[in-house]
Amino acid sequence: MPVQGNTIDFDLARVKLGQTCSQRRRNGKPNITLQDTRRELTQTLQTSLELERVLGMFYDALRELLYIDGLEYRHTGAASPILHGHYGIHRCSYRMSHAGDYLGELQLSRQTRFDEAELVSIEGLLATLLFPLRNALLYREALTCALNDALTGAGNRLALNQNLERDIRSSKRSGQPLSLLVLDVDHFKSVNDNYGHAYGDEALKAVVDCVTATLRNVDGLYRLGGEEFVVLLNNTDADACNLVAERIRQSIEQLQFQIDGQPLPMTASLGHATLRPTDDARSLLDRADQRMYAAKRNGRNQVVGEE
Ligand SMILES: Nc1nc2c(ncn2[C@@H]2O[C@H](COP(=O)(O)OP(=O)(O)OP(=O)(O)O)[C@@H](O)[C@H]2O)c(=O)[nH]1
Repeated sequence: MPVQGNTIDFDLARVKLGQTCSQRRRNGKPNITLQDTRRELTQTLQTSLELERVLGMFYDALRELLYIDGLEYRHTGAASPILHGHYGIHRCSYRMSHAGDYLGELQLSRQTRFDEAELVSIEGLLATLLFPLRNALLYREALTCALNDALTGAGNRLALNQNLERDIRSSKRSGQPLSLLVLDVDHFKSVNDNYGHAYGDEALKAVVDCVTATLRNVDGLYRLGGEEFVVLLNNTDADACNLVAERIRQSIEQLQFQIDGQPLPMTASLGHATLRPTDDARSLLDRADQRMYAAKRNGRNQVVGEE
């Protein structure tokens, strides 16, 4: 697939404010110049900090100026690329950076080759994207830090509070079931005591990876603190929640976590509860928590749920 590769360092870009490159709109509307588009876009891009929205506005403006079929944005920190439009045969790509900071990779594509004048226009417009893109990336990073546990990457207590309140409202409105499970790693103190805190941290990360692998993308995993976690399961009744809890219990039991090549068996105790009409976040969490403690009392490595 033909790709015209470019690296754009915004400090060095060949962008000149007085550029006169003008293109005709594809749909027969009057001529629009690069300067017009830059002026409008500079204002429009300031209206959002959402990465996807910023890129969408940039894509729309670019399409006013040039024929483009699709825009794809990738960043090493994001799991999946952002796509506006669709892919074409010919692509031109930009690796973007500013003052040494990596800002991601942008690829534009269409069915015909890009000529030199068009590439200059694209670069001219890319300059307007610099600060909005950098701000959107910083905003995303700040949100991630505010809502995720730094050690394991699971959601933190603040994220759980926010999402649990939202999911309870939505479940009560829609009538769809909502279940929640509390998971506590068994005898975790002995991991720290026998192998040290650093290995304990690795063991916690391994548990989180293991639980994440058994969940659907829509399910949320949160760290309540220490070695205690919560899984929020939307559209899930008590029977389905019990199946999920049992699957998690088994996968932790089979984890085969190793310390210095030596296997370290791990297990967890789980309690779950399903939303009742009279429940609020506190009572739902408390019920699941009490059942988790019942699982501990019953001998650990087991699930206790609705009667
Ligand atoms: N490595 C590590 N340990 C932690 C972290 N947070 C809490 N802990 C440890 O987790 C252990 C929890 O111990 P306990 O609450 O006594 O429970 P337990 O040993 O898991 O025993 P049961 O829950 O009764 O099965 C303590 O030793 C805490 O120091 C952490 O972020 N990293």
